[in-house]
Amino acid sequence: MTKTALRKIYREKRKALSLNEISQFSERIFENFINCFDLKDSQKIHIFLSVSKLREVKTKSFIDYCFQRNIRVFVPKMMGDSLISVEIFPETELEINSFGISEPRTNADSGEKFFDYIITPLLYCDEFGNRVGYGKGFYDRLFTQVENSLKVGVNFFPPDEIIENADKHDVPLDYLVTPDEVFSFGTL
Ligand SMILES: Nc1nc2c(c(=O)[nH]1)N(C=O)[C@@H](CNc1ccc(C(=O)N[C@@H](CCC(=O)O)C(=O)O)cc1)CN2
Ligand SMILES: Nc1ncnc2c1ncn2[C@@H]1O[C@H](COP(=O)(O)OP(=O)(O)OP(=O)(O)O)[C@@H](O)[C@H]1O
Repeated sequence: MTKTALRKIYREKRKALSLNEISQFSERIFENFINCFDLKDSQKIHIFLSVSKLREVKTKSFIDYCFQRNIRVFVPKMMGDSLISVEIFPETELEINSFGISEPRTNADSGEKFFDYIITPLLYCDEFGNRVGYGKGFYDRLFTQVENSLKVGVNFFPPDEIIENADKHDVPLDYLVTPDEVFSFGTL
């Protein structure tokens, strides 16, 4: 199927989930993540600040877990067509941008080019690790700017249909974590 078709279907599938399901699935996703990857003190995690209205995988509890465990947390902030990566702390002030996404108030780009994990939002990921997001290519651009970072998608739904029209810009994920399973792609 095409990205456009999959984007539509998986938006609908998300909408059909209750808020309770979203919370429970999100908890299971991060339980699986923690069990599968051996997180260590001082590691760096790049992660999105989830938007509940869009029924995204909830990241707040996991971010709090990282703060407790001394794991460094970086979040994306939109700057034109690109993302900067801002390090956040429990006291960091957030504001909602014009797309309804929470972001740090500060524009202090960490300039980091390596993260131990980049936890990636998506609408759909297929069995090759190709992903469909909101369609602006932000994460594909971010992936070209970082080195050696494990790209880990999170989704409520496992791979099903193949994405037919992945193009040269699309950077596949290394892993996908769902409430039931962790999928590994490629040679990793
Ligand atoms: N929580 C979260 N933060 C994130 C992302 C994400 O998917 N989730 N991103 C992942 O890339 C980046 C932002 N990506 C965006 C991609 C498209 C639009 C956009 O065009 N919004 C339109 C239409 C929305 C729609 O299609 O429903 C709008 O709000 O008018 C906004 C942000 C960075 N931060
Ligand atoms: N590295 C890149 N440099 C320039 N343009 C890019 C790059 N990656 C993607 N694009 C452009 O961005 C647009 C959207 O890409 P795509 O449909 O893959 O988005 P997406 O992966 O669904 O969205 P997102 O990454 O924001 O979640 C396409 O027109 C694509 O050509």
